[in-house]
Amino acid sequence: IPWRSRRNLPYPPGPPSKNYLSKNTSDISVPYVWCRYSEWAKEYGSILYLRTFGQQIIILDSLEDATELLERRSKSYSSRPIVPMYDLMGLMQASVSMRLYGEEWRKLRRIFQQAFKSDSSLEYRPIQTKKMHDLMYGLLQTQEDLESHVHTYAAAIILSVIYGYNVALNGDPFVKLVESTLEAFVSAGSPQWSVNSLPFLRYIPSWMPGAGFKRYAESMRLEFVKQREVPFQYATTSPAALEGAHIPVVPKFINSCKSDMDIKILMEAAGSGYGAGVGTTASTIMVFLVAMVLYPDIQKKAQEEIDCITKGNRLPEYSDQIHLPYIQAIIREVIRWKPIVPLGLAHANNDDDIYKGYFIPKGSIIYANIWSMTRDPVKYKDPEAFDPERFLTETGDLNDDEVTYAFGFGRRICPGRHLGAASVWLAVATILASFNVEQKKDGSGHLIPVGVKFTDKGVTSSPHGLQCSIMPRSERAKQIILECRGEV
Ligand code: HEM
Repeated sequence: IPWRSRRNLPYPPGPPSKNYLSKNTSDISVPYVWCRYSEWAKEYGSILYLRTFGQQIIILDSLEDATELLERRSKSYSSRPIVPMYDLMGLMQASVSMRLYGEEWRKLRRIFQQAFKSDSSLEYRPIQTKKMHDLMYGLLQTQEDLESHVHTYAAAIILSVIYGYNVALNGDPFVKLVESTLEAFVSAGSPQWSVNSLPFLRYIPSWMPGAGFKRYAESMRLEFVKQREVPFQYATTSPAALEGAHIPVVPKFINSCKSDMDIKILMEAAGSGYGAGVGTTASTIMVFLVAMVLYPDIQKKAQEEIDCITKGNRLPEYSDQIHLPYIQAIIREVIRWKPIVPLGLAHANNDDDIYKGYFIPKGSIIYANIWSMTRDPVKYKDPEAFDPERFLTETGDLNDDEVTYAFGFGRRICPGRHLGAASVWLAVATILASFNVEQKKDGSGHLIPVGVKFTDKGVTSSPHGLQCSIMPRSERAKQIILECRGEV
């Protein structure tokens, strides 16, 4: 944009910097920062501009603005900001979700697109079903550590689909390997790391006092390399991966690799699936469990819908999906009620732009405040309440609101959403068919507090510490699970 035409155009409004710059750094890492952004949007307008040391942040509070900039103008708005901590960990050149917009990202995205587009994702349903049976069996064995059961389910699907690897139900070495980096992956983008707000800090030598972040980043960089290489090696050499009924993503795509660079890209695409796909799927299922404990009437209604179809004699299957609108409405409400990536992933724009009379400088860090969109009072009455009915028409059919915006925008929209949504659907329908999820009682029959906390580490917000009882609905329900596993 020529200097002349942007002259006199203001930046979008925003709070004075003293409201968000703390004493030492440009720290805007207040808890649940998306709520703060949302309050500011009410005060200053739906496009917010925050200026911190050397960084300009734009926050889009409404779906309309996010759709216009991140989708319709996505040619300019599809890059990612350079986050020093990710860069030091080597992730800016090793993870689809961090890559800057460009040729490498396009190649990576193409692999994802082919492997996980809507109809390709259908291929993975037998794997999802098998892993669901494992989850059900696990829940029959022990209700302790529910989070770990759910996490294993999500990890088992991704590792099998991508690498053809079958996880052990407890303490699997591959799961441990990839988990070792997950915390770093999720939190590296956070302003809790001073270097993210003061990028020049990255140049201080690692041995210096105060450079602990550099030593940490280096150790994580090596872990990330191992995490990509070890499962990849397995997928390309192990007979178990190469000779199963399903050909996993890595062996399937390796034949079209023509150079070492192509192999590196495939390894990166494969590795990105785990980091981006496991925690998100598992957290969504955990939010569903929280909702079921808090809203027993909704749970009962959902169970009745499923019983009508299965007659209590089998587990629900994917082919039942279209006959179960209430289950689908519950899932949409889970995604809306507690969006697990409340600010999405930051986009960055490669060009200056003008929007609604404001100047948007290139290189801005752009967040879509998904959390705020899920609280749109016009669309969602009483937004804090968990109410699946808001996604149903008067005749009980699903309406058009699929809450797709919770999966991001434009060219960067989550490429794993079909796989993720199918894993979540199966978990939700099967748990409802087989178990009652209720508030736990102590020895003397008193209700134990639900105890759940939503963390806000880095870019995700996920529920932890849920205390609940999850018991088979009947002897028959238990027997069906055992039959599916071939145990009876
Ligand atoms: C089920 C719950 C899931 C949710 C809520 C979710 C949400 C998101 C969001 C909000 C983004 C950012 C999009 C943007 O920048 O505008 C994203 C990106 C991404 N997701 Fe997901 N996701 C889920 C599951 C998955 C799964 C199962 C996979 C892998 C198979 C996956 C792989 C990715 C990748 C690779 C990216 C980065 C895309 C890019 O930068 O081009 N996600 N996801």
